[in-house]
Amino acid sequence: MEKLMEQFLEQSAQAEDNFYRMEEQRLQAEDRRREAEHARELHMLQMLGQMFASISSARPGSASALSKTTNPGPAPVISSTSPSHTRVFERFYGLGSTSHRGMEDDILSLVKNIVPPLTSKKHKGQDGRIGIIGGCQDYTGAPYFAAISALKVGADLSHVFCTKDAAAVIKSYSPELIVHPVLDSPNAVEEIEKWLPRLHGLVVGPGLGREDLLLKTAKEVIEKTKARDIPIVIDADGLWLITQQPSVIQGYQKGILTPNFMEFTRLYEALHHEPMDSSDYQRSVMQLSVAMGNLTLVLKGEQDFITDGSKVYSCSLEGSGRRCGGQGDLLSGSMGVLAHWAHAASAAGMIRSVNPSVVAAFGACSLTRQCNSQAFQQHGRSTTTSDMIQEIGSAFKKLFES
Ligand SMILES: NC(=O)C1=CN([C@@H]2O[C@H](COP(=O)(O)OP(=O)(O)OC[C@H]3O[C@@H](n4cnc5c(N)ncnc54)[C@H](OP(=O)(O)O)[C@@H]3O)[C@@H](O)[C@H]2O)[C@@H](O)CC1
Ligand SMILES: Nc1ncnc2c1ncn2[C@@H]1O[C@H](COP(=O)(O)OP(=O)(O)OP(=O)(O)O)[C@@H](O)[C@H]1O
Repeated sequence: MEKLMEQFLEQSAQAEDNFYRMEEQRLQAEDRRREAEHARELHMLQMLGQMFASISSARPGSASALSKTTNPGPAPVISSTSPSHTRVFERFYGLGSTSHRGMEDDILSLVKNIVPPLTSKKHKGQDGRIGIIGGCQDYTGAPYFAAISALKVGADLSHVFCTKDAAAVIKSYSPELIVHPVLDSPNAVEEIEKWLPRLHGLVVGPGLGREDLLLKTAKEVIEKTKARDIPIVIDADGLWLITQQPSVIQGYQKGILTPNFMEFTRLYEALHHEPMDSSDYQRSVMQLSVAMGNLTLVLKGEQDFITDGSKVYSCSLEGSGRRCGGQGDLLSGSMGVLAHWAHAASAAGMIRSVNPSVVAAFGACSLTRQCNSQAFQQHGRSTTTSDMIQEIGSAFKKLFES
């Protein structure tokens, strides 16, 4: 009787295993089917965009015609195959451009292009599953800000990979986040690697700290993520790691670095072995990007300078005078999602003449500044990053959906 019972339990465990395996296969097939469907939809939008673009290029006009003629329908595709469009972009986005307002408007219209439509045909996860590598005993706010911002921008799932002692604290801030207490475990890299096939974007650094062991794990995770061709945003202590070992990310075209002034100075001096020329930030940011293998860089400040080494774009949307800690985490979390959307749109041929990482970076900078401005209007001097996060929905709508 006991043996029969054992056999029965073994068989039912096996049947359960089979069921879950088949279910996993079914979900993966469904994922692939929906992704193909999504790519087809994007392709159709691209063809429509080309129709609109050719109508607008038939008219004598300015760069603004590129974005403004398309309002009634899908936004235009800016194609590198169209020399006149490329020339317009060269002129407006080139280093030393005088028409910043026009430039900002035009690149904002590219950001609008990459935002995936909200339709009832999608399932959970398709608009983005983002991972944050960060969160340790000292810093629990930073990874929370980055992860919740990713969700509020429109990712479907947001994972935080942090140390054991930070996990319960981060979970207690929000039931929306999936929190993995693995960053300081002996097999941290394997634990995180298990999730990589399911992630569309990775943000490394918010609240990571600077312990050697955690930085080593972050480095190995970056290597595994690059091998899977997933967009990576590196911020805060992730930049500390890059300053010590630039080759970890050098030349990775889906990588974006988001240094503040201090982080930028450290990185610049590590690569160029001389102090940077603080009278010309645009030149310095361009030089550093080239030295990093044309990696996309965002130098944050009164104006944000964004470059992939070919041109410098500046984002100077009005924010406020309030500089509370955590704004950079809102920026990097949002950028993780936008980078995924931009590279997906680029793969579908929807943006061609501007680097998708640059489009994503510009979108995230604009959004952060808009949130800062809106939160400041309500809270003034007492504005905090949590107040800014409350504004993400309406700021996003105002900038990218109107
Ligand atoms: N709630 C949380 O959990 C938060 C946690 N956070 C986490 O903290 C960790 C360490 O990050 P970090 O930014 O404090 O370190 P680091 O880059 O060494 O800066 C240190 C010094 O640099 C200077 N400095 C900074 N900016 C400058 C500028 N624009 N221009 C000029 N100088 C500038 C300034 O020097 P001071 O003015 O004090 O002389 C500053 O004291 C990291 O993991 C991050 O994610 C944050 O995200 C916030 C919310
Ligand atoms: N002087 C400024 N005026 C307007 N906006 C600014 C100014 N400085 C920074 N910002 C904006 O604030 C955001 C975060 O930049 P900041 O320099 O605060 O990053 P950080 O130091 O890395 O932040 P964190 O506190 O998260 O570590 C950027 O999007 C940038 O556009």
